[in-house]
Amino acid sequence: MSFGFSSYILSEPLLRTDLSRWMKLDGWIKTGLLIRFRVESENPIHSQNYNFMAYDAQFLSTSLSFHSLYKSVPQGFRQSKGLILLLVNSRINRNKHTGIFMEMQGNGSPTTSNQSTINIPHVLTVAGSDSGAGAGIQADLKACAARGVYCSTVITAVTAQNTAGVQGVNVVPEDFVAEQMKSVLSDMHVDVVKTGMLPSIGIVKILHQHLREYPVRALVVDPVMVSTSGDVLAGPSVLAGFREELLPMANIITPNLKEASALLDGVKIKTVSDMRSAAKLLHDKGARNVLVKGGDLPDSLDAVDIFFDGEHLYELRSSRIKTRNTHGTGCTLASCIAAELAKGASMLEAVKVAKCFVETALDYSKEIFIGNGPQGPFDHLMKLKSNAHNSGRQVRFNPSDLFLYAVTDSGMNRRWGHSISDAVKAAVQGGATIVQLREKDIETRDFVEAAKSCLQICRAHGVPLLINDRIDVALACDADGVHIGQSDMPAHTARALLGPEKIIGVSCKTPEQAEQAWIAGADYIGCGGVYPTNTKANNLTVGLDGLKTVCLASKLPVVAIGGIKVSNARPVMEIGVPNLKGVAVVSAIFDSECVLTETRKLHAVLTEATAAVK
Ligand SMILES: Nc1ncnc2c1ncn2[C@@H]1O[C@H](COP(=O)(O)OP(=O)(O)O)[C@@H](O)[C@H]1O
Ligand SMILES: Cc1ncc(COP(=O)(O)O)c(N)n1
Repeated sequence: MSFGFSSYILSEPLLRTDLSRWMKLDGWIKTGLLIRFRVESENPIHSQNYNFMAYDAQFLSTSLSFHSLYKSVPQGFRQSKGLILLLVNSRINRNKHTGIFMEMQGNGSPTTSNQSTINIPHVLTVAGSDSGAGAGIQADLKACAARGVYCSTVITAVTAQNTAGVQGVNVVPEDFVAEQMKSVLSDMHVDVVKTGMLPSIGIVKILHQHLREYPVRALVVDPVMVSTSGDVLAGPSVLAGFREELLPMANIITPNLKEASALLDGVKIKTVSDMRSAAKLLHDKGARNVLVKGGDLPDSLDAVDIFFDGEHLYELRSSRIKTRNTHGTGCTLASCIAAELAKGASMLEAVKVAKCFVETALDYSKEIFIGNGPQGPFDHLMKLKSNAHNSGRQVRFNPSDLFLYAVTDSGMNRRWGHSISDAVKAAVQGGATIVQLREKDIETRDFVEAAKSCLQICRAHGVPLLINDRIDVALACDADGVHIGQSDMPAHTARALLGPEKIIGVSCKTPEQAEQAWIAGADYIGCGGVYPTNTKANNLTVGLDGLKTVCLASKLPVVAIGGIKVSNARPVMEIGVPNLKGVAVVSAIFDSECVLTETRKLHAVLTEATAAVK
């Protein structure tokens, strides 16, 4: 994308949609973003730089990112006159960048406070770096991000590590670990500290001292000693440090079987019953809560962990995901516990959420392939990305898809004895280029089921499937998008819920509504009723003139709707406005015995009319 400047009025919906539209065009939404912007005010004291990280824009979804971006501008500025320069860099393609000036309008003067007052939950992880990014600091950062918590880092060691094992360890000098800790703890409000690889007794002591000097709400100790690949990450001397310095301070300790055994002088832990005893013994050694993790429990069908809070023993079970991608489960689990505690959860709640998160993340990424070694990393954000990855639709909305738009009607299908999916199949086979399920009197469960089977049919023909009004149904079946009316959910809210990839169409009767739809981030508008119709009660007819007026004003592609049939479709296409892309029909094709034949007839008429206009 070349350098380009546009002028925008900084209002929340505008900021969301215009930028998300612009991002979508460039395809950068897939790459991650670093955004810097500057507020320039007449009063130099109020001019400031701001950084905004959307390191994984797909995860945050553009609209949410820009919502936060908007929120990070101090309120006084939002209403004041000034300029924002926004620079967006693509992570993948750093030298591509663009600038946008946003003019802020309003009559308020800038407030003197330019400090954000929102405290967000904060976890500090004190751990080692894993170059393969499956475990260690990198897993902690991703887990906290996935759980919506800020994460700062003190790096204790740098490991050369991949899916085959640990090739090297470079321990960070103790005084420099201390310096990192001081930098973070003296400046930032940390809620919870989580520890991972602590490679020397000296580092354990430094941590202990700093926690005394800067007390935090909770300490989560993952007593990392040996990596899953069998490489030693903390030698036996550290054991004493864990026992004497950290266990008594820890709100929870999360050893795996080997680590629990090492902390208990080599006691054998081979069964769930052994895990129960180990949890109690570790509690006796001073940890307030103990979670003995059973990822490595032999012959176990479930993934079983034992949680002991000093009073009750809980056996926490989840399904054991069959995957090679389990590198970093321990680090992730402990970070998630820390994140939930930082948000204010109770210990049991935090542990349950964390376990569920690990199971879900493993399940979603069970088939990903990263690295050639025996144990791959998983992807903490895969659940959020999965729609984009799994979606059968490869390309974004193409306005020419609006050519013959088939909109279902349950009454008509009932009258002719057609199931929704049979009717949709016939329409698609007859040449429909996009389908909308408009089912007003159907149970939600039946709607989702019907939508899923229609989606299969549409995907097989490369035809997008939209859902009328029901964002929940569209999400539940992963439809390609929605069509909404003026009294349905606002389009910008639908966009925030559906993310940048889905298609959104909005019914509009006036140029003003068309403008609003564009601002809100819609992809197309439907305009009508072009002719009088009985399909929709109390529907104002705009006529061919009204249609033309809206088409000329609309920045979005338009599909004409309302009373259009084989006999009157031609004049619609002949109004000859380039952004009129096609017609949407209900009764013309569905109020008939043979949907396929009627769709074919209409397709032929539209093809002829379009050729004549060209
Ligand atoms: N294949 C799996 N499916 C589901 N959960 C798993 C699987 N493997 C490990 N877990 C869970 O991941 C968490 C970390 O356990 P574990 O792998 O034993 O820790 P570590 O990585 O420290 O060795 C535990 O909650 C455990 O039950
Ligand atoms: C830097 C670092 N910290 C922790 C672990 C443990 O993770 P796992 O038990 O999954 O190997 C690791 N391998 N590397």
